[in-house]
Formats: sequence, C-alpha cells, structure tokens
Amino acid sequence: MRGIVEALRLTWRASPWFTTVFVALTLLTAPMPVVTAWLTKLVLDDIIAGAEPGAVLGKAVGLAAAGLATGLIPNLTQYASRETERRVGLLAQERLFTATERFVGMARFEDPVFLNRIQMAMQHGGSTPGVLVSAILSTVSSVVTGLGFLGSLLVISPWIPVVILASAVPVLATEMWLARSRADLSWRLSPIERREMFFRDLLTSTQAAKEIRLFGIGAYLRERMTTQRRRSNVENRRMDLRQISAQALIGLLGTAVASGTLFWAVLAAAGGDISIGDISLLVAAVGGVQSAATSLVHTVAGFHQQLMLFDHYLRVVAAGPDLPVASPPAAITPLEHGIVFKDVWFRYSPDHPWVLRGLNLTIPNGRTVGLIGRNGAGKSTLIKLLCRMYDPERGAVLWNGVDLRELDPAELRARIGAVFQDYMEYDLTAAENIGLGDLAYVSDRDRIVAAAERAGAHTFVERLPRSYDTLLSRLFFQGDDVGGADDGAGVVLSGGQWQRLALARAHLRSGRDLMILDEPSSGLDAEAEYEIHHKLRQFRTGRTNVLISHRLNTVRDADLLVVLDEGVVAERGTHEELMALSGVYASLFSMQAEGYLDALPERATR
Ligand SMILES: Nc1ncnc2c1ncn2[C@@H]1O[C@H](COP(=O)(O)OP(=O)(O)OP(=O)(O)O)[C@@H](O)[C@H]1O
Repeated sequence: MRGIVEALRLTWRASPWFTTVFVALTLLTAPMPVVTAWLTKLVLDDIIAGAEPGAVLGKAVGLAAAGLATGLIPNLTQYASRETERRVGLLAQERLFTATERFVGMARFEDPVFLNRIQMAMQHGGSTPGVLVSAILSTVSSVVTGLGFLGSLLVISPWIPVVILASAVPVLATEMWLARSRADLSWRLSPIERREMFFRDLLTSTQAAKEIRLFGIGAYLRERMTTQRRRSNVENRRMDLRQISAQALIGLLGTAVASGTLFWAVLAAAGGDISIGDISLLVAAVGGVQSAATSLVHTVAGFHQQLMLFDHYLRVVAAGPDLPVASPPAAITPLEHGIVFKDVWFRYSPDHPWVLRGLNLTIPNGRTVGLIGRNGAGKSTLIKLLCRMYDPERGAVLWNGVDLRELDPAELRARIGAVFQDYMEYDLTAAENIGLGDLAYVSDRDRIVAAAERAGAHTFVERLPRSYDTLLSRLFFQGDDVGGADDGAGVVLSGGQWQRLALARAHLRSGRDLMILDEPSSGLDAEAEYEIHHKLRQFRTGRTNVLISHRLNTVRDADLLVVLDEGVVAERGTHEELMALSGVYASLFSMQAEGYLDALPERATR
C-alpha cells in the first residue's frame, strides 16, 4: 500500500497537469466500447424491424462519433502518459541520487546486496510510478467497460455474467503467481546482470583496452560475459515457458466459455428467445468482458510485480545515513590541538581481518607527518578513517579532542584537502578537473591556474588545444553534440599528468586545516617529483599535513615519521631517530638507498 501511495505522490509531484489530462482521457475512453456495442445492437434491431432511415440516422451518427473518439483519444492519452513518465523518471532519478549522497561513508558502495538494490532502483524507480498510474487507470477503465458489458449481458441472460466472472478467478490467481515469480526472478538475476555489465564495460573500456589486447584476454573476458548472459537466459527461458504454459491453459478456458455462450445464443435466437441484435450485442459483450477481464488481470498482476520492484527504489530512497550522524552535531573548530587516534580498532567487516589493532597516534597541529609501512599495512585505511569514510569498531579518532562521530561529516571534510592514492580522472575539462576541488572556485580561472602552477600542471595544460577548456576524454566530443565539424575529440593525458591535475585539485583546497597526500608523486618523473616535493615543502610549513609515500626520500624531512606495522604504530620519530633505531624504517630506507648507490659505480664504469 505504501508503494502505491508513494508512486502516486511522486507522479502528482512530477506532473500534475499531464496526470490530470491522462486520467480524464482514459476515463472518457472507458465506456466507448459499451456505447458502440449498444448502438450497433439498436441500429441492427431498427433495420430488421424496418424502421424509417431518419430514425436510424441519429444512432448511426452516434456510432460514427464513438468510433472517431475511440480512434483519436488513445493518441492523446499516449502522449500524456509518455510525458508523465518522462517527468516522473527525471524526478525519481533526482531523488535516488540525492538519497545516495546521504550515505556519509563508503560501506554501502562496497556492499554487493546494496549495489544490486541500487541497480534495481535505477531500472524501476523512474518507470514504476508511470506504470502504476497507467495500471490504476487501466483497471478503472477495464472495470467500467467490463461492468457495462456485464450489465448488457444481464439483459440477455443472467447466468452468462456468472460463468464469465467465475472463469476469471483462476486466471487472476495464475497471473498473480506469474507476476510474483517474475519479480523474484529480477531480484535473483540482478547480481548476474551486474556481473555481465561489468564484463561488458570492461570490454569497451578505454582503460582496459591496452591490457586486453596485449594479454590477448578479450575472448576470455567475452566468454565470462557470455556465461553470465547464458545463465540469465536459462532462467528467463524457464520463466517464459512457465508463463506460456500457464497462459495457454487460461486461453483455453476463455475460448471454451466464449464458444459455449455463442452456442447457447445461436440456439436461443433460432428458438426466437433473443433477437439478431442481441446476438451482435452478446458477441461484443462476451468478447468485451473477456478482454476487460484479461486486461484487468494482467494489469493487477503487472501492478503487483512493479510494486515489488518499486520497493527497491523506496528502500534506497528511504535509507538513512550509513554512519550515525550526531543531531545536533558538535561545532567543528579550526584545528588547534591536532588529531588523535585513540586505541583505534578497525576491520572492513566482521568477515575481514583487523587492519588496525589498537592504534594510537597523534598528528600534531601545524606539523607534517610521514606515514610509512609495507603494502597493506593500513596507511590508506587510516586516512579513510580520518575523513570519516568509516567509523572505528573500537576506540575513536579525535579532532581537537572531539570524536569525529560528534561532528557533521560535511563540515569535517570541508576542512580537509586530499589527493587519494586512487584519485579520480574526470572526463571533463582541465579547468573542471581542478575546479572540482572547491566548487566555490570552479569558475575562478586565476585560482585554478595558481593551483595548476603549484602542482606543475600549468605548462602542459596551457599547451592543450583549448588550454584549460580542453575536454580530457576520449569518450566524449568537446561540446554537447554528437560531434560537429568544430568539435574535436577530447585529449588523453599521461598518468603523471593526471596525477598533477589531482594534486592541483587538492591545492585548490590548500587553505584547509589538514592536507592529506597519499602517494601524490608515484607517477611522476624524478625531476617532477623533486620539483613538486620542493613546492609542497614550501607550502606545508606551518600547516598540518599527512604524507604517505613508499619513496622514502620524499618523506624523510617530515616533522614526524610514523611506521605502521601489524595494525599498530611500530616506530615513530624523525629520520635520524628512526635510522638510529635500526628498525623497519631503517631497513626500508637502506634498501632503497642501496638500490641507487649500487647503480652509481655501474654507470661510472660504462
Ligand atoms: N574496501 C576494503 N574492503 C576490504 N578490505 C580492504 C578494503 N580496503 C583495503 N582493505 C584491506 O585492508 C588492508 C590495508 O589496506 P590499505 O589500503 O589501508 O593498505 P596500505 O598501507 O595503504 O597499502 P599500500 O601501501 O599498498 O597502498 C589490506 O589488507 C587490504 O586488503
């Protein structure tokens, strides 16, 4: 019931006028078949009774008018219905994505069940309200037509309507069962379809094209994709066969009822109990009632199926934040007392191993902390906790002594600038790629250029065909159209150039309290890396920074070096202190340094 109310509310909110027109036209068309059948009967009876042409004319004109209306109105109804669907689709999509923005953390985007639900919501959220409104109107229309014909049949014989109604009961039960099975099947198939979509996207992705060709894995991936399609085809085929068999039985029942009543009518007319006009009315009425009943049953069953699917949309839209949000949140203050990880325990889910095991760490205000550790040590995880993408399972992360859970996540994030290890490459212009770092400056070219200069991106961006307005994409044409004469395809950047743009994006937020740089120079050449770290050093003085890098020469001069190992802080201190400790840091640093030193004599002797 809630689904119906929500769907109707959504439809009305999206398009009150077109909905009204749609309703009015549908209701106007509903009695037309009955009117036509009656006019036909009356005209036939008049002709057989030898009535004056003038007396028949009025009814014949009525008949023509009804035919005209029956022919024209459906086109208008269809336009009103499509326009309603378009508007509802737009509103439903907006609501769906507004709802996903409410998910404060990352967990929902890593939950396969929830991802399936979002896919179902995207598929059915926009279409269901339109379908439901059509279904309700079609139900009303079928009821009006069906009742009109049933009433007409009553005039001829009282038992015919009873037989027809009784035959509709098994039809309804079967169709409801089929609808439920279809909705269940859609839900069961959603993971398979998502997997197929993954392979399909992979096979057409620019990013994957290189490896697919080099490794010759196209056929392998295609087979994996086809396997998913075959699996869903098997299930769909089974469902279709079930549906066809059930509907064939239902069809037989309908034919038996129609033939039986016609047989009776012929005998009754031969015996003089009913007129020729009655036979015409009876044929039209039996057909009309049966088609109204079939349409009613299909509509109700389809309605039922759509409601079950619409439920996924409602669940996503109604889902609250995935992490608890304090109400009211504590006021966030400029970072003065640093950030403290206090006995933080964290794992991605109860099925995953602990990543952090009672971690204690202080990031002092105005200092640069270098985070070091082997692959998988938990450095990026720590950063994600710091941005409150997840909450610790035990312990807390404190900002100026206040638990992050007490703060408004949006306000917290507004105080943080970051380059993530898996930074984004947006298929947008160069200016937008930087401007997304702070929407307040997305049109402020001076600031964008300054951020690009600091990230070492200005020189190459300036040389792009349209400088900062160049579209960085091979997926789309420059501009909105499908590729006019003036619209060049977008430009492709190198990995290091993309990384510099990501850095520029972070620099646009450089006035923030905390700057996080997770492997900001991993894709840069040695010269660029030196230059960028030199600039970073200049700008980071007096600010709070967290810097993660496997290239230890780029973090060695941080105010504090922290080595993560086995989910805890294994070592902390300055470069000199940690080298003196001869622990993990000293060993990693020496290995890297040796790599360079070993190469020197080789080059010298060449
Ligand atoms: N979304 C996730 N879901 C489940 N496990 C995850 C997720 N992200 C990371 N992990 C696991 O958490 C552990 C720590 O990963 P993390 O990315 O924090 O390491 P890292 O120190 O940044 O590694 P690297 O130096 O390779 O970047 C790893 O074992 C990883 O498999």
